[in-house]
Amino acid sequence: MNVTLIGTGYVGLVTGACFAEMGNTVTCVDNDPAKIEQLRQGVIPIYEPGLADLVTRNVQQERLQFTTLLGDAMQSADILFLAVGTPARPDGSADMQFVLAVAHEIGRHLQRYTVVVDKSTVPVGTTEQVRAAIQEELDARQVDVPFDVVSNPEFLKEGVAVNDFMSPDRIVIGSTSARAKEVMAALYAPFVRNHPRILYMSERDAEMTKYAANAMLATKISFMNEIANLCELVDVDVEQVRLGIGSDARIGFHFIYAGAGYGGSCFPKDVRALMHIGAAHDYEAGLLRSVDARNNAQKKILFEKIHRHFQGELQSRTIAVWGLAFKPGTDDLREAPSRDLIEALLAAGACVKAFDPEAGAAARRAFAQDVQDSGRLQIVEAQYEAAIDADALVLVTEWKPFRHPDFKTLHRLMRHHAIFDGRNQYMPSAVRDAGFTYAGIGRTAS
Ligand SMILES: NC(=O)c1ccc[n+]([C@@H]2O[C@H](COP(=O)([O-])OP(=O)(O)OC[C@H]3O[C@@H](n4cnc5c(N)ncnc54)[C@H](O)[C@@H]3O)[C@@H](O)[C@H]2O)c1
Ligand SMILES: O=c1ccn([C@@H]2O[C@H](COP(=O)(O)OP(=O)(O)O[C@H]3O[C@H](CO)[C@@H](O)[C@H](O)[C@H]3O)[C@@H](O)[C@H]2O)c(=O)[nH]1
Repeated sequence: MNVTLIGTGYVGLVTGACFAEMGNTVTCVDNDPAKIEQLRQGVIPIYEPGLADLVTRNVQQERLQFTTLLGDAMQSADILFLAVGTPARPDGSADMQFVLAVAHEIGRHLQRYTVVVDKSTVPVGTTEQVRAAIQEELDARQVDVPFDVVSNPEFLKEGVAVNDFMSPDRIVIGSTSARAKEVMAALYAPFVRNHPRILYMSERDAEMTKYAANAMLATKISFMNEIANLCELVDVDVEQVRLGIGSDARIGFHFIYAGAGYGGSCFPKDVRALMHIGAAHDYEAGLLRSVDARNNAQKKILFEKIHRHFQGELQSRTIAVWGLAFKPGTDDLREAPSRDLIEALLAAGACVKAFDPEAGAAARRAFAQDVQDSGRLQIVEAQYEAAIDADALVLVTEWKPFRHPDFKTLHRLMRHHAIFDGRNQYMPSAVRDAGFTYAGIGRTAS
């Protein structure tokens, strides 16, 4: 099939590369000419394990190409996927301007029957708005071209996106059109050969399913963070509690890791978008508001622990930070807890030396130039370099090389010996035996 992806970001590029790998002819479109030029030169703009090889191979085999020209790409497309951003507006609602701009552009170029698929995460009713926007342009052109609009939300996780896309738990297809469902079933057939995992539902059901999935996962995390904070008050280790409750099949082990809060481009924005949908219908989504509030407070917890440890005196302190990306396996810093921590440390007068295996360059772009010029934030090139002369080490993102550090080397390099473990990766007793003070999230005091 000829597939066109509109929006070549985390979702669009992974989706395009995976469809190409299954033998389809794929064109990825983006209105950012610099991004398209990079991709044409073989430079992958994001770090996502396995993606570079997949893109290179499919480009070489002429199944994958890149362009800024949607009209040209649409000439041969059987299916068009919208994978543009739906960022939060200041009031928390999802900003639909990119989705609707693309819908109008599609309407201006549509020539023959095409299935238009929304893969972006969007409020309930967007599929109908996309259909109306395309029809408006067709009416303006005074042409009658048949098309269908389908909701097909994406559930991949960054850091394991290729694997998630290739082996999905389920594929949600929101459509009432038999013709569109047939096209979608054929496209996804190679991904569900071993057992049927396509769920058909209405467009609106599909749109809500995506928000509900993210809100449920975010709720599990905020719940566990709440329990962790209660554990600390009564000298209980949340890691034992996690094992104890996770082994109940009704609860399960996934997404119950307490930590420094959830980040990324999805959970924070999607929880707020769902709250906003409630507000627009005079419904106060109090549970979701608490999930969001707990997460905002949780992102401050590491700073509060460090501040307390140094009795409020951070001006002469250097803090080493391991991990900048919002999770391991990505260079994405959107809503990353590291940013809240570093901003608070710098505001309190501390110096920060940070290291991330993949997000260093993105972090240099993310932190304002004056912050970097101040010399109080250094983003260093090596894991142990961050610890030299540091007063404390903070683990924010649990990349594998951080999980089993050489505590002896750390002890030798650091001038004061405190470890703050924002992802509960270390055995408190092992860290203490190595001569450090230890503070995790929801761990016992001794
Ligand atoms: N990142 C994830 O892990 C993930 C997973 C599932 C769903 N989603 C959802 O998928 C959507 C895309 O997310 P993302 O993280 O890939 O976003 P992104 O910001 O990485 O990429 C969006 C791309 O769209 C391009 N774009 C914007 N307007 C355009 C236009 N008019 N024509 C062509 N290109 C245009 C931008 O230049 C950008 O490259 C969002 O709705 C998000 O909530 C994201
Ligand atoms: O037990 C846990 C699990 C995750 N996290 C944090 O939660 C955030 C999000 O992690 P994850 O869900 O693994 O990554 P995302 O790429 O944001 O993926 C989520 O958001 C995507 C975009 O909508 C969805 O497609 C995915 O299904 C959904 O998991 C990260 O900051 C993690 O550190 C925790 O704190 N505790």
